[in-house]
Amino acid sequence: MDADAQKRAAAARAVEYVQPGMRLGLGTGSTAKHFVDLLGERVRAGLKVVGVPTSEATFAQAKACGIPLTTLDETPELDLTIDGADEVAPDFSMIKGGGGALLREKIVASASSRMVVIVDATKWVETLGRFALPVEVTPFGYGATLRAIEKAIGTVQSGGPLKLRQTKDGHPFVTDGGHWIVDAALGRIDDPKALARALAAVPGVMEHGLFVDLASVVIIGGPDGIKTVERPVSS
Ligand SMILES: O=C(CO)[C@H](O)[C@H](O)COP(=O)(O)O
Repeated sequence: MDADAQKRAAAARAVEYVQPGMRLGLGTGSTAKHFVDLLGERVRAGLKVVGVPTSEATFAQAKACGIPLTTLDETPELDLTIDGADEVAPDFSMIKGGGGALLREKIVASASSRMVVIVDATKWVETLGRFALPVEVTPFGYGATLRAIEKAIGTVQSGGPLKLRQTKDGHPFVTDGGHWIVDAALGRIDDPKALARALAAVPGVMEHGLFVDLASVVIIGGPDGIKTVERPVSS
């Protein structure tokens, strides 16, 4: 199985967590796209659910698939969110935001009773940080915010290059919320909770891609099949 087939297999397993009547958070990215696709098949076969998309891209896909949609204003509490991730560590801390949807993804996951994460085997890592950590910032005061992010990281661990995410034509990548993304190449993140706290305290940072204490189940699609890991009970 190639990586895409592994993602689809993980997404197919995640569909089994969906029960009739559920209010669902719908993730963003190539893995979540498989999930939305498969969920759409179930909906067209009669399954009754309602979904809150985490991005404009997922909104368009879910709508095209015929999945009934709502918002967190109409439906502030969700039963289950299914989303991908860029890295997941054994303590279930994660890096998200490779697709630039981290702010909406975190709001939607936080409004959900459960979050099921679907990944291919390359995303399951011993320590977070090989994937550059996305930090979403408001464009106003960008230079000052960048310095403050650097300092905040320095209070917790050694830093690394910070890079403004750009489109192919050299313009800043703009999120669905109208913000920019700084990718922090840290190499390793030994204390995700401490780093999350430090970054959240920086004015101008709208959200960061460290998701801690949110996922309850991780479904990993590997070359030899699917593995489901339940969140370890925290001490
Ligand atoms: O956080 C995300 C988007 O903001 C995605 O879930 C993450 O980037 C994984 O994407 P993919 O499934 O395409 O590998």
